[in-house]
Amino acid sequence: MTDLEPNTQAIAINGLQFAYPRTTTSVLDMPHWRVERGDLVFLKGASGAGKSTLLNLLAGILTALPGTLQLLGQDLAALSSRQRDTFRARHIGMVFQQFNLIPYLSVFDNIQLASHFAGLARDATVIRAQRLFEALDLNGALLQQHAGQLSVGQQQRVAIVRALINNPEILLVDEPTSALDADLRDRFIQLLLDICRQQQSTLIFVSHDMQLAHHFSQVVPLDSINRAQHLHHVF
Ligand SMILES: Nc1ncnc2c1ncn2[C@@H]1O[C@H](COP(=O)(O)OP(=O)(O)OP(=O)(O)O)[C@@H](O)[C@H]1O
Repeated sequence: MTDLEPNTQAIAINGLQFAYPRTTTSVLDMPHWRVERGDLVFLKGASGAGKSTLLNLLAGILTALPGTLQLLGQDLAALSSRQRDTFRARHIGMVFQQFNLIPYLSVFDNIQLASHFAGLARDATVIRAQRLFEALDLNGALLQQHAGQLSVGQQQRVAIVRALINNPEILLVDEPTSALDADLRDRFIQLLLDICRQQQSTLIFVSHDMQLAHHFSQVVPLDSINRAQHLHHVF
């Protein structure tokens, strides 16, 4: 893996197409999409439009052909799967719908798993975790509890801490707020956006809930960057 160029876009997609194995229709057909570093993007689309698929491509969990997908100037397809894992650990934070915390490990151990893969020392992890806990209104005592004992709202914020522990340039969030009531949801989004601004992280926040869109400076309908959906609507 070569060193990253500093002045590249966060995301640059050209001519990207993706269909799931053993299917004939493309879920994504994206001629061109650019996201600048530090952009805070609300990506909206109906259920089944391909939002999670796009996040999985951006995270390097799925790979697409033809086309190119560059993150921070790095073409993901040019990396081996092990190099993609390393790239993801160092540069990308992810919060998926199920949070994916390991229930029988403590909250701190869940967070440390992520920092370990990126080579962050334990002491630095403790300090960063405490800062992020404060920023997200989380009680530090939770660090020693089993992740399985947390409320849904707490799990969501811990998943965010885990995603941010390595100070990733890009944070991918898949609609984590549906389980929360409206006040908590708004507060959560505001805290999340504050942290991203402070860390100068690029945020791709995926949802079909338009009530959240006003928090973001950029709202991108998936239909506007994905031709596959246009075809879908026409026929
Ligand atoms: N593993 C898979 N194999 C085949 N088709 C799939 C697979 N996963 C998703 N799809 C299909 O790809 C399309 C896009 O799915 P995706 O999960 O990306 O949509 P989404 O916009 O995230 O939906 P939602 O808002 O409901 O989570 C859907 O038609 C879905 O049925």
